[in-house]
Amino acid sequence: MSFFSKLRDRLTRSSSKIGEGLDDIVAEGGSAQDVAPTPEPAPPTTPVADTPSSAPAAPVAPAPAPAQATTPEAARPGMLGRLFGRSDADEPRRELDDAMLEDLEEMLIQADMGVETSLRVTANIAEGRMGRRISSTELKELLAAEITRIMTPVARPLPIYPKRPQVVLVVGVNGSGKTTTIGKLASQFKAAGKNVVIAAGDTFRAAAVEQLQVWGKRAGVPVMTAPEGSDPASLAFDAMTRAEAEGADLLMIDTAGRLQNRQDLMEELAKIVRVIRKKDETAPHNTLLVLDATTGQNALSQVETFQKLADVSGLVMTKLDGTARGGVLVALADRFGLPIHAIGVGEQIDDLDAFDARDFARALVGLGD
Ligand SMILES: Nc1nc2c(ncn2[C@@H]2O[C@H](COP(=O)(O)OP(=O)(O)OP(=O)(O)O)[C@@H](O)[C@H]2O)c(=O)[nH]1
Repeated sequence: MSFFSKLRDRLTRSSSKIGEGLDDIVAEGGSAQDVAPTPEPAPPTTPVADTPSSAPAAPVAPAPAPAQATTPEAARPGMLGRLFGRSDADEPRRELDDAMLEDLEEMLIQADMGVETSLRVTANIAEGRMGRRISSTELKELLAAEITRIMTPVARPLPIYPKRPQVVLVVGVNGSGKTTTIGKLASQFKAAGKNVVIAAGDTFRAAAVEQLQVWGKRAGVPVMTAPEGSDPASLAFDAMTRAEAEGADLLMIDTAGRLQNRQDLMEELAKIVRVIRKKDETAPHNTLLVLDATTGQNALSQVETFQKLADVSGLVMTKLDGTARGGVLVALADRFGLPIHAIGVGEQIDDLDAFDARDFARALVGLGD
């Protein structure tokens, strides 16, 4: 199953909220089509910006050749073709007016897209289209194009640098999915031929260490641990020594996520960084913040908090399956512009993949590929 199919199948709670929300908005003030639709003007923005963003030199997807971006854009029917060549001619339409825009804004805010982003997206959809009669399919296409435009610049797989070992510090609150994400990434990198070492840096939580060991065993990746309650920075130093000695490509360091005591956590993270810099002053090369999609708007404040605690370089969002709050990823992209390296849609190894803006946007509004 391609990751897009999986994403579409598992993002259903978010996509029904948005997709059905759009259907309802059009149905509310709509009537069956009695006039030919007014031809659509060229959309204000390019729906899919396939041009490379400001991605680092040689990023690679964390998964070995994920089945993404396999359809060349040129091979897809254009928006006009999709809009008017298909059955949406029979769909109810509603005139795009202020009341409809208000409904749209409200629905997007409720879908966790955030107030500012929702207002901007709605304004862009309205631009040049006031007074037109719009079908639900058309509205979904327009919204997907807007979301794709916002998310394309941040859709950047974890960059792989020639530096060995590349040190990836993984931060996030307890339960956000750090351990699982490290396990999945380590498995995928290992399968792609990379030599990976994991350091179980949350030394205060035996369960987290055990879980990492399970993932390590599954992936055939060594997991370095330290006695419960011992200094995570000392473990990080030992892990760095081992990764260097073994010529590892990647060292992934799990960290604690106790936000209850921010000062302690900040000092703990700072000490880990200080210690690994004794070995390599350019480390860590990535600081991944793992966010749980089910927390909705709270994810925004977690980014702010962790930006103060650590030098966050990119995001991974987990648990997009089973939440109606997937829209928060759009708000995150719009507000912070941090790279989104991967998304998680389940608990298995292959339930994490590189983030694709167009796939996500279409799945989120309930459209097919
Ligand atoms: N449904 C779903 N569950 C996930 C996903 N990612 C992680 N989980 C689950 O979320 C729970 C918490 O994940 P962990 O990886 O243990 O989170 P953590 O941040 O390491 O948390 P601590 O171990 O408490 O520090 C586990 O039961 C995971 O299986 C996902 O994408 N989808």
